[in-house]
Amino acid sequence: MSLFSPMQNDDNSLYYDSDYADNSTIGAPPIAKLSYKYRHLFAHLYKLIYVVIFLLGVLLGTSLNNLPTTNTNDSQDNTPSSHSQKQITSNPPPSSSRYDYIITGSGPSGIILAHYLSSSFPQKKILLLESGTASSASVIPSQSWLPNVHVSILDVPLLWSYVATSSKYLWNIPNARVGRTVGGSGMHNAMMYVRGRPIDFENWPEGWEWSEILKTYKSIETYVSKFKIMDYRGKSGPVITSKPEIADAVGQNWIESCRASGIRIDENGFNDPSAEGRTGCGLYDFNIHNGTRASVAKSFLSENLPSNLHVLTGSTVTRVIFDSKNTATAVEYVNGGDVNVVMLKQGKGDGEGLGSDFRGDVERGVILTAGAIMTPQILRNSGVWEEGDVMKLKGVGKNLQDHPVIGLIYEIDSLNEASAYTISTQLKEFGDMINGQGKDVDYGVLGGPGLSSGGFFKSPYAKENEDSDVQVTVFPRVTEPHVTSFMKNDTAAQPKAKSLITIALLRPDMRSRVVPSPFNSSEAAKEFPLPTINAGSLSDRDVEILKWGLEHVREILSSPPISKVIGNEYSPNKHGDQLKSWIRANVLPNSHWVGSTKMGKRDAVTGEYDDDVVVDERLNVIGVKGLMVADAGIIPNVPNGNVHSTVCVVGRRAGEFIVGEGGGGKRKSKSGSGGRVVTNDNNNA
Ligand SMILES: Cc1cc2nc3c(=O)[nH]c(=O)nc-3n(C[C@H](O)[C@H](O)[C@H](O)COP(=O)(O)OP(=O)(O)OC[C@H]3O[C@@H](n4cnc5c(N)ncnc54)[C@H](O)[C@@H]3O)c2cc1C
Repeated sequence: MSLFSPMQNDDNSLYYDSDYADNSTIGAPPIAKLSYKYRHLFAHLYKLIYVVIFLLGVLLGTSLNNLPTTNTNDSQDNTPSSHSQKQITSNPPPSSSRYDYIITGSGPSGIILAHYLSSSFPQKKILLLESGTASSASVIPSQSWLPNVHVSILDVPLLWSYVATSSKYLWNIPNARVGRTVGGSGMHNAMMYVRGRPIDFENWPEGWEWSEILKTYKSIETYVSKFKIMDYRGKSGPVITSKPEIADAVGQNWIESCRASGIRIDENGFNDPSAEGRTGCGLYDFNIHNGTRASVAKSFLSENLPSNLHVLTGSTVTRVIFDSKNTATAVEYVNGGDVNVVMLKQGKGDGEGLGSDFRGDVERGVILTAGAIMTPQILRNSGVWEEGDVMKLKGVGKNLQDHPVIGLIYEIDSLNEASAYTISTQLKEFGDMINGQGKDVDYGVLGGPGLSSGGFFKSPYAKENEDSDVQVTVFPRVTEPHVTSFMKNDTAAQPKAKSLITIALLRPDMRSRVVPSPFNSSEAAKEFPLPTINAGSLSDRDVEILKWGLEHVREILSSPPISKVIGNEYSPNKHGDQLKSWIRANVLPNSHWVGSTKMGKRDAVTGEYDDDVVVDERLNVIGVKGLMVADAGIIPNVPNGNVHSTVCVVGRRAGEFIVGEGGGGKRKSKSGSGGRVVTNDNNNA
C-alpha cells in the first residue's frame, strides 16, 4: 500500500451522518462542569432563549437569515450583504477596476495578509480572490448562534472531521483535504494551536529570526485563560486561543498514566518556548472560543472589515499575467464560467519599484496564497516552473513536507454505552459527547473539537538539540479523518468502542512533491487543472522513529489508570519487523503541507539560490517582478507541531515586508532579475 492509497476513493457517505450536521443543538455556551442531567437542561434552556431571540429578530425585520445575498451565480454561496459584508461578494468588479494588490486564496495566510495590507494602506485597493464560497457563519458571528437558520457545519468544532470528508468545501485533489472556502483549511482543521519551536527557524533567512517569529505569534493571538497568562502569550491579537477546561475521559486517563510513568505533564498547551516546553503529555491549545471555531476568517473578516478590501468569492485564479519585462500586471480568474482579468494599477513605470527588491516601496503586486498544494499549480499556469517560459524555477512543487502519521487503535473496555459498535455508532456517541450528552466525557456543549490531549516525545533518533521528534494525539473515538479510512471497510458491528492514538513524525526525512498539471489557457473557463501529489518514501530512520513512538505509547498505555479503561489493541497489533512493514504500508498524510514553494537565501559563496528555492527571504518569486508567495508553501522545513499558527505568521510577515516594517531595512536591487544582487542599505530592525 502506498503512503496515500488508504485515502483514495473514500466513500464519504460512510462517515457522514446527517444527524451530526443537525445544528439545532449548537449555539449553547460551554457548561462543561455541570452534570449530565443539568447540561441537558441548560442546553434546552439556551436553545429556547435563542429561539425567542431569533423570533424577535424576525419580527423586527432584522433577522440575519432574511438578509438578501449578493450572490448571483452560486446557489451555495451564503455570502451576506449587510454592512461591511458587501465587500465579500461573488460579483466580479467592473473590468475597469484596478487594484494595488491582488491576493489569490483566502486561507489563513491570505486573509491575514489582505487584512494587514488594507489596514496599513487605507488609500490602496486590495482584492482577495477565493475560489470557494463564503460560509455565512464564518463572516457573521452572531448567525452561528441562532438555531434553525442555515449555519455552516464548518463552524461547529465537533464536526471538523465530517467536513474533512465532505467534498462540498474541499478541492477534489486525491489524498489532500484542502479547504475551498473563505478561510481555507482553517475552516475545517482540528483547530489545534501549536506554535513552532525556536530551533525550527534556526536556518531560516534574515528577517525570520525566532525573536521576530515570537513577536508575530503574540501579535496575532489572544490567549484566553483563567490561569496566569505567560509573557510569551498574545493578549490582544484577533485569533483566539484557549485550552479545554477539562479533558475527555480517555484523555484524562492518558495524562494520568503519563504522570504515573514519570513523564512531565505540560500545563501550557505545549506552547512554552523554553527548553522543556515541547516535551511530555498534556492538554493541547485550540482555536476555540466559547465553544465555537475561532477561525482566522471569522476573526478578521466578520466585522470592521477595512473598506478598501474586496473579497471576491467563487473566483478561481487561473494564472498571473506578466508584461514583457516579467512584471506581474494582472490576474486571470474564472467566475461563473466566465474568464475575467483583473489588473493591477499602473506603477511609475514598467516594472519600476517592483520585484525581488520590493519592500516598503512597493506600489502594487500579486501575492499568491492558495496554499502549499494549489499555489504551485497557479505558478505553472503562469509560466513559472521548471519548464516555464516566463521563468524556469526547478523548485516549484518540490520539497513538499508534512508530518506523516500512523494510528494505534485500542478497544475501550469500561466506557461502552452501546451493545454493538459500527462506525456510525461511534460517530454518534462521539457527537453526543461533544454536545454534552455523553456520559463519559465532560467537554460541555461544544467545548472542544473531540480531542483534548496528547504528547511530545524525543526518540533516541532525535538530534541532540531537538526537543521532540514525535507528536502523539489522543482521540476518544476513531474519528480522525485520515485514519477513519483504515476502518472504512469495517462496517460490521463491533462489540466494543475504540479509541485512536495518532503518532506523527515531526522532523521527517521524507520529501514529497506537488506535480502541477499542464494548463491550457483556452480551456481555462472549463476546468482548472488540479495538481497531483507524489508521495515520497519514509526513510529507514523515519520508520524507526514511528516504531519507537508507537512502542512508547504502548508502554504508557500499560500503566494505570488508562490500562484499566482500554482493552485489546485492535490495530496494528504487530511487532518487530512486521510492525516496520506495517508502518511503511499504512503511514498517512497529516494535512500539514508546507515547503512546495520553499523560501531560501543566496549561497554565501556562489551568490546563487539552491535549485529547490522558489522565493527569496522577502517572499518574492525569484526571477520575476511584482509576484510574491505568502502561504504554507514557503515554509522551508516543517515546524515541530501543527502548522496553522506558523502559516498565520507567514501571512503577517508578508504584510510587514510589503508595508516596510519587516526588519532588516529597505533593499535595493542592483540588477534585473534572476541573478540580481540585493543589498541592505538600512538596518532598522
Ligand atoms: C483536515 C485538516 C486538519 C488540520 N488540522 C490542523 C490543526 O488542528 N492545527 C493546525 O495547526 N493545522 C491544521 N491543519 C493545517 C492548516 O489548516 C493549514 O496549514 C492551513 O490552513 C494552511 O493555510 P494556507 O493559507 O497556506 O492555505 P489554505 O488553508 O489551503 O487556503 C488556501 C485558500 O486558497 C484557495 N485557493 C486555492 N486555489 C485557488 C485558486 N486557483 N483560485 C482562488 N482561490 C484558490 C482555497 O480555496 C483556500 O481557501 C489541518 C489541515 C487539514 C486539511
